Amino acid sequence: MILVFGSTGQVATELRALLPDAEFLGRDVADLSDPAACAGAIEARRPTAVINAAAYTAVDKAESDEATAHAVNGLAPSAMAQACAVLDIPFVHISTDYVFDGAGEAPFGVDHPTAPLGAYGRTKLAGEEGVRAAGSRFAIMRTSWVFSAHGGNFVKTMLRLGAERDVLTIVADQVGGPTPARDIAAACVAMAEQLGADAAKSGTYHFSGAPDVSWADFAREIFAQAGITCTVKDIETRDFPTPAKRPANSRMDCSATETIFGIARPEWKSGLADVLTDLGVTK
Ligand SMILES: NC(=O)C1=CN([C@@H]2O[C@H](COP(=O)(O)OP(=O)(O)OC[C@H]3O[C@@H](n4cnc5c(N)ncnc54)[C@H](OP(=O)(O)O)[C@@H]3O)[C@@H](O)[C@H]2O)C=CC1
Ligand SMILES: Cc1cn([C@H]2C[C@H](O)[C@@H](COP(=O)(O)OP(=O)(O)O[C@H]3O[C@@H](C)C(=O)[C@@H](O)[C@H]3O)O2)c(=O)[nH]c1=O
Ligand SMILES: [Mg+2]
Repeated sequence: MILVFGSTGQVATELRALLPDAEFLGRDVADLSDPAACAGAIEARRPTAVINAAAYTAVDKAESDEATAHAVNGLAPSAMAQACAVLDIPFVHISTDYVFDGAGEAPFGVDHPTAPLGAYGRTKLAGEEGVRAAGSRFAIMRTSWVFSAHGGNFVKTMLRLGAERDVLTIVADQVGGPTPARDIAAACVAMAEQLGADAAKSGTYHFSGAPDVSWADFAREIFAQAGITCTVKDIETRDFPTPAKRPANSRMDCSATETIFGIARPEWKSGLADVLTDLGVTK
């Protein structure tokens, strides 16, 4: 039996569709602000693999609530990884492009030094470090700009705002790969399966949608596909002040994910079309 932490999030919801026999632990059963309880949930169930799809994902809120974010994103995944190491079962953990500082224009390699710009990235990096320290059979999958028909994400924000306004100002100097949650879920399952057969595949991997775009160009494609008439005006990050600083360059080199696991970067435009169909925006 596969055990999934998370129940209502974007990736957890897509995992549920793929894994009807898995057990999903929501916050009511396993609160990630209690890391020992998360480890205990694994020990009690003795699953064949664990996927952690729960996290503190409110990037701006984390700036003023870092202690909670650190428990959820840092300490809980570390405790889960240790419990999985004792059982020698695969642990798939999801991390983020926000562990990088976003300097330059080249895609970040998996071994590029991390240097998070904000609290969310710092806490996610702490989780990565705990998972790597636990060792055994693990994959840390760094992804970016996740979207789906469920939960909160940039696509749903744009559909809401685009219906209300004729013009939107969107940052054009942050570039990355929008990633469909459905493809992340499939990649997590494939990684868990392959890690069960070969612990040597353990490590840190990148998985983001192709091609890389700015948030402004992502918004334009959302409106084009959705048939919404809304002009997107390019702005710079400094014209859109937020509590958390975000990386300008979120491009990630995903080649190891393809060579080691045989998983290619998903094309986000077709993933977007699927999400718009699921939402009933298009047929
Ligand atoms: N969203 C994005 O753009 C990106 C996400 N990621 C990573 O991908 C993974 C999945 O993200 P995504 O599906 O988008 O996340 P969502 O924000 O959609 O969902 C997060 C889930 O975590 C749960 N959660 C939050 N705090 C706790 C807690 N204390 N105890 C138990 N559960 C908790 C939430 O539960 P509840 O519904 O009860 O609040 C929610 O179900 C995360 O590791 C995230 O860091 C990486 C890059 C980009
Ligand atoms: C709504 C809006 C946003 N923006 C900008 C702000 C930001 O730079 C960008 C995206 O906004 P979001 O709030 O979706 O960004 P954010 O929540 O920071 O998204 C991040 O979430 C975490 C969990 C991750 O791990 C990252 O990969 C990334 O997906 O768009 C505008 O420029 N204009 C707007 O009207
Ligand atoms: Mg957000």
